[in-house]
Amino acid sequence: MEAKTGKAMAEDLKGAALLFDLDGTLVDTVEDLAAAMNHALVEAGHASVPTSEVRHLVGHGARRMLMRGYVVSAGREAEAEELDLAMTRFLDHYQANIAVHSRPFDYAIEMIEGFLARGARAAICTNKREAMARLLIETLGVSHLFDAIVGADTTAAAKPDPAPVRLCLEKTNARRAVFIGDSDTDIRAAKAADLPCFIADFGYGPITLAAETAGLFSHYREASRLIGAALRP
Ligand SMILES: O=C(O)COP(=O)(O)O
Ligand SMILES: [Mg+2]
Repeated sequence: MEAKTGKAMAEDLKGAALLFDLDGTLVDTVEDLAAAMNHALVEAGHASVPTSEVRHLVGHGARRMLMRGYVVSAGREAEAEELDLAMTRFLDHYQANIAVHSRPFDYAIEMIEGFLARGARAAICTNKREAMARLLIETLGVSHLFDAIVGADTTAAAKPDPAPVRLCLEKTNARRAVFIGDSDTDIRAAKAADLPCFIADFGYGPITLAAETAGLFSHYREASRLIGAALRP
């Protein structure tokens, strides 16, 4: 059998796309999220919440995170005006300190570069606001890897609705795709869009729907094998 030419190898994943959740999946953001949330809570006269607890509050957007953080910190729900003020303080602080500690998880970028070199495309599908997601990805210097960055406010509904997932599929011209996430929200959104979902078990969770995924992984080297097999034509 003839050896494959470089070009044939380079294009074996043409038409395939990798759609990534952001917080807890592609980038370990919890320390910077916790710092911004605690800035807002402390400014309002409340106690800060430990990072180990904040990680369980991520995944449904900043407003939900602050709402839940307020209950943990103040022992009661925030009034609407308190929440609005906390949200403004959170966003100001987060915007100015978005990647102090946040870094991509080990081997995630190398894996994406490898798949892109074979003709695949990548996109981000997050419940962060689009502007925050863009700022984070640009600050980390990896925006050239992604054909689309879709946030909670990009489409009419956020994950677990399939609309943001479908928009990513459109923007990447995908004929086949996989979703990579870290929570039930991702599993639901992927399922609603008919995509296989791989889950990072080191993310922020919660994962109660593991049985409905295509597989869990503990490191991106392992993810690379799983995703490569799933995307093969
Ligand atoms: O809750 C958020 O702000 C975003 O979370 P996600 O990137 O995991 O969707
Ligand atoms: Mg996540």
